[in-house]
Formats: sequence, structure tokens, C-alpha cells
Amino acid sequence: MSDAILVLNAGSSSLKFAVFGSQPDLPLMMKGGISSLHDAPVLKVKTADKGEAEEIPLEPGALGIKAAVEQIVAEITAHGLHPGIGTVGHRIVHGGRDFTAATILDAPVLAALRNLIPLASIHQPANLDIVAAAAKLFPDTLQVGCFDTAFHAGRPQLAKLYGLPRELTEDCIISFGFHGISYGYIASKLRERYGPEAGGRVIVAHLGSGASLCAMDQGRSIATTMGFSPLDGLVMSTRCGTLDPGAVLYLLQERKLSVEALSRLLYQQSGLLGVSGISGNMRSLLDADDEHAAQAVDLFVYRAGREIGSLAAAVGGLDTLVFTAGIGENSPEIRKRICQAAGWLGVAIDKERNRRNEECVSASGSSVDVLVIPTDEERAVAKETLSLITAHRL
Ligand SMILES: Nc1ncnc2c1ncn2[C@@H]1O[C@H](COP(=O)(O)OP(=O)(O)O)[C@@H](O)[C@H]1O
Ligand SMILES: CC(=O)OP(=O)(O)O
Ligand SMILES: [Mg+2]
Repeated sequence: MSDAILVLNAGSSSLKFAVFGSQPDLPLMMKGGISSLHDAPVLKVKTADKGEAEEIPLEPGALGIKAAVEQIVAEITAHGLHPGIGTVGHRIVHGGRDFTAATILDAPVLAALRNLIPLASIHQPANLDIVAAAAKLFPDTLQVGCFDTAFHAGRPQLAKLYGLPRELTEDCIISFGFHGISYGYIASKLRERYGPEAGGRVIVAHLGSGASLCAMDQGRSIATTMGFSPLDGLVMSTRCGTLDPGAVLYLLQERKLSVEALSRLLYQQSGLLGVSGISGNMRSLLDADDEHAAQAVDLFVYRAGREIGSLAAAVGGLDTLVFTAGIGENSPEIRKRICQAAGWLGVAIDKERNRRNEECVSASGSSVDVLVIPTDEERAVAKETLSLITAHRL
């Protein structure tokens, strides 16, 4: 029966996937992904019946996105699941102003999404290449897109506005915000834990290769650190985060950088990689005994601490702080240091709980609950995809 849902989720350093049954509770059949796509790719696969994930290092060097999709589909086929796929759900990073809910990816929608490539020039082309590859590999399936920007569409008007002439705002030079599929999933977990209040005034720290923070009130996005593009906000793996636009003008006017070189600099050569000169991978930097690596980590923590202050102001205080994504879920050291920076807001962490990556890592006297909640963008995409196909009886 062809009714399973395959989800494909391309991030800046990884391609993750999962296969779910199409029952309302979306039983997981298989999941995994390829990490470190640009240097030392590693394939991870876990099936529902096996406890431990299998890890297979692939040939060192960059792996193109199309080859990565083919590799994943080969795994799905080897596990006998290929003929069972009825729908492919995609994480699409930019939905612009028009796409604020799951959408069938037909030709006009894909053309509109292609127009958004300049607004997310690393992610959007890969996302659309994946849709094309999946359409070839699964010719009879429906392709559905879920958008990272959608969760932030309901933020207050002022949180979206830049201090630019009105005509540019009307032309969509506004803050969109990203990682919304992850934030939506975390909001659903907070509702399970706290009920409709969803933890009250919350800051979620999505710290992966791309990193951002989102302030939520009762599960709704109020403010977020990424803006018009996924370059804004925190220092990331290879992206600079917030930068004085005057520096961009200087690089163009005085250093005569081409637009392509400037884009490469800001998206791929900056952040942890640029400051350390060693790596954009947080784990490698924490393991390195090197002054510049230490400074890159210090800057990551400093900027996260400052932005937590800014977002707490936007939401009027702080009841709950959540860590998620690769760094947030796996690095007790970074969580500890960010919590120290947010100590003035009443955040206190329990050393042992934090070391054990427990779900609640706050100290008993902390006035803020500090949680570690693994994100599951694949399940969130599958859920939206299933709702769409059920509503349309597709
Ligand atoms: N144990 C760990 N300690 C520190 N950082 C970690 C750990 N495990 C994973 N990471 C970091 O998580 C980041 C990748 O996060 P992830 O959410 O998978 O990225 P993305 O989805 O954006 O490709 C990398 O910087 C990696 O070094
Ligand atoms: C939007 C974004 O930055 O995504 P990722 O963290 O997966 O690169
Ligand atoms: Mg990611």
C-alpha cells in the first residue's frame, strides 16, 4: 500500500530524512540522515525495530545534494520501503509572504519559491533541488512543502518591520524569521508539558549549524533573531549573524568585493569557522586546544546571552528557556555557559542534570525552567503533510 510519508529536511550542513506510516499518530518506520555534507559526510540510519542507529562514514569530501538524496533513497529501498511511499514532505526554508501553511508543490508554487532563492541563497536552491530529485525518484507521489518562515508570520507587526522607507517594506524587505518548523514542534511539546499556557514567556534556543532564538508567548512566536534572511542574529557555524550594514557597504565600496564573494564570505566563511580559522563545527572547537577556537566559542556564547536579553525584553520576562538542535541538545558546556550569561534573568542550571542531558536541567531554586527538548522537524513536517492530504482527501 502506497501511503507512507517520506520527509526530507535539508539544513546547511545535513540532509535528514524519516519515513512515517500515515496513521494519525504517525508511527516512525525509519529515520536518519547525512551529516557534515560539505567535508566528511556520515550516513546515519535507524529503523523502528532496531535500538541503535547505524553510522557509516561516506567518502570524505563534499557530497552534492542530489547524490545525498539518492543515497538516502537507496537506504529506503534496501529496507523495502520504497514502494510504500505515497507522499514526500519537504522542509522548505523560505515561504516568503505567501506560503504560511503546508502547500502542494505544483509547478506554479515551485516557480514562486524559486523567486525566493536570493532571500535564502544557501538553503532554498538545495530545498528545490531536493524536490526535483524526489519527483524523479518517486514519480507517482505527491510533493508537499512546509515552510520554516510560517511559524513567525503571526508576530506583531513591529517585530517584522525594519526602519526602511515604506516602499521597501511593501516590497517585502521585512523580517521573516526561520527554524519555524522546529519552533512549532517545540511549542507542541511545551503544550504537552504545561497545557495551553505552553510554558508562558519562553525563549527557545535552536542551536544547530544555523542558529537562532525565538521568544514565544503561550506557544506563539513574538520575536526571533533571524530576519529577512538566515544570515541574521546569532553567530553560526559559517554565517556571521548580525553585522553592521555599514561593514557590508565598506566591503563593497572599499574592498571592492564582488556580490558573489561577499555572499560567500557572509554565508560560508564567517561565524565559528571565520573566527576560529579551524572549523565551523562546535564539537571540534570545544575539543580543540587553540586560542582562536576558544574565542569563537566565547563569541557564540556572548552573542546568545545578549540576544536572550533582547528577546526577554520583547516578551516581557522569562519563564522557560529551551535548548534544542545539534548544539543545544548535545553540549552541556554551551548550555551551562549560556545559562550563566542569562543568570540575571533568574536562570540557574543544575550541573548534574545538565551533564546527563536530562529534559529539565534547571536547579531547584531557578525561577526559570530550563529544558532540553530534542527537536523533530521531520515529525512536524509529516504532521502538516498528513493534515493537508487528509483535508483534501488526496
Ligand atoms: N556533543 C556535541 N557537542 C557540541 N556540539 C555538537 C555535539 N553534537 C553535535 N554538535 C554540533 O551541532 C551542530 C549541527 O547541528 P544540527 O542541528 O544537526 O545542524 P543542521 O540541521 O543545521 O545541519 C554542529 O556544529 C555540531 O558540531
Ligand atoms: C534556516 C537555517 O539556518 O537552517 P539550518 O540551521 O538547518 O541551516
Ligand atoms: Mg537544522
